Amino acid sequence: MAKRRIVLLPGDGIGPEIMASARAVLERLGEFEFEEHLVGGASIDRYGTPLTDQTLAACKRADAVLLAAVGGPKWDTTDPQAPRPEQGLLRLRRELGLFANLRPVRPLPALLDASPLKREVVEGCDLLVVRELTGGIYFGERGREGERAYDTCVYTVGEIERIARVAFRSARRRVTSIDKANVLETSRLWREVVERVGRQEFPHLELEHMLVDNAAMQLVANPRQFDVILAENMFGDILSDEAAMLTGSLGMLPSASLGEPGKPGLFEPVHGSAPDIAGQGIANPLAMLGSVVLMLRHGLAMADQAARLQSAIERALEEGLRTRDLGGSATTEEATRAVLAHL
Ligand SMILES: NC(=O)C1=CN([C@@H]2O[C@H](COP(=O)(O)OP(=O)(O)OC[C@H]3O[C@@H](n4cnc5c(N)ncnc54)[C@H](O)[C@@H]3O)[C@@H](O)[C@H]2O)C=CC1
Ligand SMILES: CC(C)CC(=O)C(=O)O
Ligand SMILES: [Mg+2]
Repeated sequence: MAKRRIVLLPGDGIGPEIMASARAVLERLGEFEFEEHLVGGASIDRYGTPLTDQTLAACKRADAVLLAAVGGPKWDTTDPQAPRPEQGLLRLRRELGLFANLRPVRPLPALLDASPLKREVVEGCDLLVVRELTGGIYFGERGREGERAYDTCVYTVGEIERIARVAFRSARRRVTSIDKANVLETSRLWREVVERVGRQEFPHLELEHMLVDNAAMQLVANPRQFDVILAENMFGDILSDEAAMLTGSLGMLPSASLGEPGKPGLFEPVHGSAPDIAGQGIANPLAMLGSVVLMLRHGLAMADQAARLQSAIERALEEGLRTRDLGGSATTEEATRAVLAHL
């Protein structure tokens, strides 16, 4: 079989540190063809833009794309004309048609005491956030007019239908659809469409609607009630960082961003570039390695290698591996070696 072609986008901050970890485990797991490109702030510094057309074309040709994180204070600006690292990521998601962002939240037995929540609250929790990724307020028209600034949130029926189907197909028993339908018109359309898709196409599954402010509270009070959480772009972004703490740290949560079948997926940790710890070699690489697991399973159809890596991560944690965010002192390199030791 031809070698799978993976585009690696390390990005900024801790990105290159955790990407080195991902590359080391991939090199142990099989033979891949890697192509590495700049994205985000690193690409702005070199090319003046956060995503070049060449990098985008390489991603479109790839079997899968692995991204670490972009952004950082160096590129923070209030100038609306200046290029921003995050624009590169948003354009990549849009151009690859990656409308479905899957964020599994499954606290591992070894880490039940690492969460700030009580063990009895997180134990047995196994939920999936299905976040719409190419619509909503992150992609609407925005601008400034004198003393005013605006961001617009737009959703179409088609966008809601396709992400709702992803959520229902992923559910074992229940979909909890998140919105703010007591205030927002986009949320009322969201609720109406999700309700119809659920009733007509998935009548065997339970569907529940929950307002986003209540959902934020329920996630820490009783997270076991959730199976699949379906949310639009911004609500899903915010709720999934909160949900990460069920697993012990934001540094644990992986994600898969998927589009139409046959097109390359983008696999990326949920967290950002963590500028506060960048360059210190102490970032937790496990969200990145978890994203490699998702890439092997969903992007490259390499289920055996995915299972081997997941099991190596779990065994390393059972043997006591803890980076600083998990209350330990292991460095990124030590964490990588601990996982490699079980591969
Ligand atoms: N997908 C992406 O590329 C994302 C990029 N960002 C960008 O990242 C930059 C920093 O954003 P923040 O709000 O600080 O969010 P962040 O997710 O980078 O960091 C939040 C907190 O979590 C910690 N953290 C995150 N990942 C960690 C890891 N692997 N190991 C240990 N600790 C970890 C950080 O040290 C920090 O204290 C911004 O420029 C933001 O726009 C933010 C989120 C996602
Ligand atoms: C550019 C942002 C939307 C990145 C982010 O926070 C995310 O996707 O979780
Ligand atoms: Mg986020």
